[in-house]
Amino acid sequence: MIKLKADNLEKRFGRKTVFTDLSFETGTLVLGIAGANGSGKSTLLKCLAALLKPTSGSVKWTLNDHDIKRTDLKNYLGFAAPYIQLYEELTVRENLEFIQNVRSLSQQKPLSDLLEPLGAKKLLDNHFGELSTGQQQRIKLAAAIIHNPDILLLDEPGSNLDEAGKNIITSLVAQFKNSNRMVVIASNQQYELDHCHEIIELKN
Ligand SMILES: Nc1ncnc2c1ncn2[C@@H]1O[C@H](COP(=O)(O)OP(=O)(O)OP(=O)(O)O)[C@@H](O)[C@H]1O
Repeated sequence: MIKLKADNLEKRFGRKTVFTDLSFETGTLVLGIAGANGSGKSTLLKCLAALLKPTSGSVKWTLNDHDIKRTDLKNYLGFAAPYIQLYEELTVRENLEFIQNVRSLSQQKPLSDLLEPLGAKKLLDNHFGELSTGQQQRIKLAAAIIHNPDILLLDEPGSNLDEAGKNIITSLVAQFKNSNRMVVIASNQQYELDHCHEIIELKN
């Protein structure tokens, strides 16, 4: 079971304080981070993913009561967000093979099996840069779950997705929940937050 504990988190950029005194502890399977534009949702997600260091305070992830070390977190966590980019000049296949190699995935799932449920199998040989925003988003989701993570962080997962794409997010969230893995969704869209069992609301 995955648990997350944030203790007195503060993040400042220069003189701007994004959040301060933020503490929560949860083992919920679908956690929401809500708040208006600029309230710090993406900043908090990046702190949870150890992509940003908090100014003070700490983030602790545990799996079955064992701490996950900051340096190991990338093996347990997948992250899909508008600001996480893939190589535009490479095909989808080349991008995903690159990630498989960097992650030293020994048992490589065929890429078509990974893309099929995301409705993106036919895009394998397209250059990433020539895809639409919604198609790119599906490939970014594939890249986030390629190593079968225990934790999935999603920043505004439904933006740019059509109805079929939104249904894919719904089934992905259900798949994680049903296998006792955790999803964290940052959004200001109610229909995305409807998936969540617990919500952390950030204030401007
Ligand atoms: N690298 C950075 N340097 C300086 N300020 C930053 C940086 N990243 C974020 N900020 C500021 O931190 C605040 C929170 O930004 P953040 O992107 O986390 O908000 P958000 O809630 O995700 O917004 P949105 O709903 O618009 O995506 C904003 O005022 C933003 O300008």
